Amino acid sequence: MIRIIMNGCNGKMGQVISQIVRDDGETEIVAGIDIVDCRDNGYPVFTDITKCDVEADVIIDFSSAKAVDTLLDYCEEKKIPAVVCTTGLSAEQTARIGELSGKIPVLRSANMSLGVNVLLKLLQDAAKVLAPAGFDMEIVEKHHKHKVDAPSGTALVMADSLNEALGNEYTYTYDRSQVRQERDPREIGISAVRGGNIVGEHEVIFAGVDEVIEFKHTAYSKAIFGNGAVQAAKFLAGKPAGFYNMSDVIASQC
Ligand SMILES: NC(=O)C1=CN([C@@H]2O[C@H](COP(=O)(O)OP(=O)(O)OC[C@H]3O[C@@H](n4cnc5c(N)ncnc54)[C@H](O)[C@@H]3O)[C@@H](O)[C@H]2O)C=CC1
Ligand SMILES: O=C(O)C1=N[C@H](C(=O)O)C[C@H](O)C1
Repeated sequence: MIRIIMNGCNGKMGQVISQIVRDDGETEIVAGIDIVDCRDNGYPVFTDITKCDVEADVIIDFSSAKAVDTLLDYCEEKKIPAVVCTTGLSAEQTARIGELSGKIPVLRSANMSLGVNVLLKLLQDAAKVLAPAGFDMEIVEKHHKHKVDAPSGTALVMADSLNEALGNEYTYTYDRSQVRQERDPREIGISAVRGGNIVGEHEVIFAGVDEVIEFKHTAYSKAIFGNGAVQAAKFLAGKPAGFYNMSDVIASQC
C-alpha cells in the first residue's frame, strides 16, 4: 500500500481523490490536511500541516497557492515526495520547487489529465510549422465561477510549450482593453472566462490568413485530474530526488 497525505483534503479535488483512493487497492490516505475540518473522511485531518506526524510515502497537494510555502517546508523537513497540483503559484514558489527537487522527488503539473498532457506535445508540433508561416496563436480557457487564479495554470503551461517550441521569443498578452494597436506577431494572447460549474476547457487557436486551426480539450469531470494525481503519487513514491511531470508518468505507463 502506498500511504498518501492529502493536502486540501476537504476541497473539491481533495474529496474526488479521497473517493478514488477508497476504490483503489494500491493506495490509502493516511492523513488529510485542511484549514477547514468539516467532515468525516475516514482518516485523521489536521488543520495545521506542521502538526501532522503521520508517516507517509507521498503527499498530494490540491489546496491554495497561499498554502504552498508551508507545504514545501513540510516536505523538505520530512523528506516526503510531493505531487504539487495547486495552480496560481508565484515565480518564487516555482523557483523554490526547482531547488527542492534537488533534495526530494517533486512532481508538479498544472493539469493532471492524460488529454492535456498529450495535447501539449501536439501544440509544439503545430507551432513549429504554423507560427513561421504567419499564424497567430491565442489561448482561451473557461472554468467554474469558484476558480481564483487566472489565467489557468494549464493555459500558462500551453503558452510556455508553444513559446519553448519557438525559441522563447514570444510575450503573453492577457488584456487588450488599454491598447489601441494591432497585435504583435510575437505575442500569444491568453483569455480567461469564469462561470457556472464549467470543469475546464482549453482552446488553442492558430489563426492564419483564410484558415484557422483549433485544438480543444474539454474536461467533463474532475475525476480525470484525480486519477492522474493518484497515478502520479504511485509513480513518485520511492523515486530518487528530482523534478518530474505528468509526461514522466505517462511515459512510464507506455
Ligand atoms: N493540476 C490539476 O490538474 C488541477 C489543479 N487544480 C488546482 O488545485 C487547487 C485546488 O482546487 P479545488 O480543489 O478545486 O479547490 P477548493 O477550493 O475546492 O479546495 C481547496 C482546499 O484547500 C484548503 N486549504 C486552503 N488553505 C489551506 C492550507 N493552508 N492547508 C491545507 N488546506 C488548505 C481549502 O480549505 C479547501 O478545502 C487550485 O489551485 C486549482 O486550480 C484543480 C483541478 C485540477
Ligand atoms: O481550478 C480548476 O478547477 C482547474 N485548475 C487547473 C488549471 O488552473 O489549469 C486545471 C484544470 O483546468 C482545473
